[in-house]
Amino acid sequence: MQPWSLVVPAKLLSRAKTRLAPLTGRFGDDAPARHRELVLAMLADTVAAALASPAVAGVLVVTDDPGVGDLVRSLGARTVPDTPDRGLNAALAHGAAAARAVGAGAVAAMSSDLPALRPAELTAALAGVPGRGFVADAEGTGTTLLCAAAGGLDPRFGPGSAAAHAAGGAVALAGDWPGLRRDVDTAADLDAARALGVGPRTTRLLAATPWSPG
Ligand SMILES: Nc1nc2c(ncn2[C@@H]2O[C@H](COP(=O)(O)OP(=O)(O)OP(=O)(O)O)[C@@H](O)[C@H]2O)c(=O)[nH]1
Ligand SMILES: C=C(OP(=O)(O)O)C(=O)O
Repeated sequence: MQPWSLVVPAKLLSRAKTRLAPLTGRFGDDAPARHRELVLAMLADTVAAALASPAVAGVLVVTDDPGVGDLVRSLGARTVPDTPDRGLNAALAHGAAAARAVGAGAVAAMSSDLPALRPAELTAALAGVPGRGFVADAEGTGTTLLCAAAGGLDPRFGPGSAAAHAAGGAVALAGDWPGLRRDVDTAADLDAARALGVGPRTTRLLAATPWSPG
């Protein structure tokens, strides 16, 4: 199987994952710190699971956040600066170009919020990419992984991105990959990820903190 370079986006933590605010906001003055810890733990489990896949040659995180950068580099990922204020798809295209500039052939963009990701799921998904492919999220409307074995990535993330990626010629990849499809945007998503089993950093954080809503 050809080695894949994975591009993972992570915006400034102070602006990231605002849909988790109903959960983290319950911590009052500690809310910003709790929010940051949760986003970082999920990102770390996602990046560590990706790096553990034998199909993955490297992970490149597109970020301007120093805390994110320190964490993912400690796990073995590389980082490149963001393209500020140009949005997610510009950041991903920038990351893909940076990966190709250092020799990457096959490039994929993956969500940063997949704490239940299993390395074997990613290995299986990447093995089946016909040219350009994508993995739809658990709801079927979004995208958690967009892959280009060669050529441009053409990222179209955002609301309705599964249909947008299909319209752009990427093939929907079929497989039983619940962790790969379970992105966490809300407290309910976090519960669903917990039911699948999250990685060690998210597990430790959830055990140490009363995160459950209500
Ligand atoms: N580098 C980079 N990452 C981004 C950018 N916009 C979104 N992301 C990341 O892309 C991932 C998916 O984005 P969303 O799920 O929409 O995340 P979000 O904007 O943090 O979440 P909400 O505020 O809840 O909408 C998250 O990891 C974000 O940090 C951007 O402009 N640059
Ligand atoms: C950006 C996307 O999703 P979310 O905002 O749910 O992470 C997407 O699915 O393209």
